[in-house]
Amino acid sequence: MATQLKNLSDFSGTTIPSAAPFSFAIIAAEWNTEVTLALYNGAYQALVDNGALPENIQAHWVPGSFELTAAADMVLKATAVDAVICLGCVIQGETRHFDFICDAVANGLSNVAIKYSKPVIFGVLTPDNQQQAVDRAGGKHGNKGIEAAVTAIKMTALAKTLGI
Ligand SMILES: Nc1c(NC[C@H](O)[C@H](O)[C@H](O)CO)[nH]c(=O)[nH]c1=O
Ligand SMILES: CC(=O)[C@@H](O)COP(=O)(O)O
Repeated sequence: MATQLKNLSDFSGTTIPSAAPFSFAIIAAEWNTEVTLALYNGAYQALVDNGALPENIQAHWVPGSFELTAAADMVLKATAVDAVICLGCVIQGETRHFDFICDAVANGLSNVAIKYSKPVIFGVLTPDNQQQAVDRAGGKHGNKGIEAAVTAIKMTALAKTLGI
């Protein structure tokens, strides 16, 4: 398994641009709040640890991961943020609802990023069970929120280099 015995949030030895010039929106889903709050805290702290100014980080909470796409579109339409970090946790249930949510969010966020030519980061856990979620929200496999924040910084730096 790709993540076996790996902390996917270990960026030691890598170069991360300063986030000081950039502005961010973090949008998190309320479903599985104990997980998504850990993702949010990881993302926020990773932004600040890499130089982002607290006043340049806005936060929004939506009911569920399915709403992340619409919220990202609203934020980019209404504000001038450089990047949007979307955080959620969709845990497999008894039906195919999981599949529809995950597919809709993954495809939807990609479309919003292309629509606005802005980084829209997919920081949504899609685990089979609660333990897999906890392991990726500050557990043995790291924190997907940290990974999402670092990705937002790197993609924003790319956009600025390209003059976007
Ligand atoms: N089961 C999970 C959901 N379901 C709710 C949807 O995201 C959405 O809010 C609803 O279908 C109304 O549009 N959301 C999660 O984020 N995680 C889940 O495990
Ligand atoms: C993953 C979900 O959408 C959650 O509502 C559980 O779904 P299910 O009704 O398939 O157990």
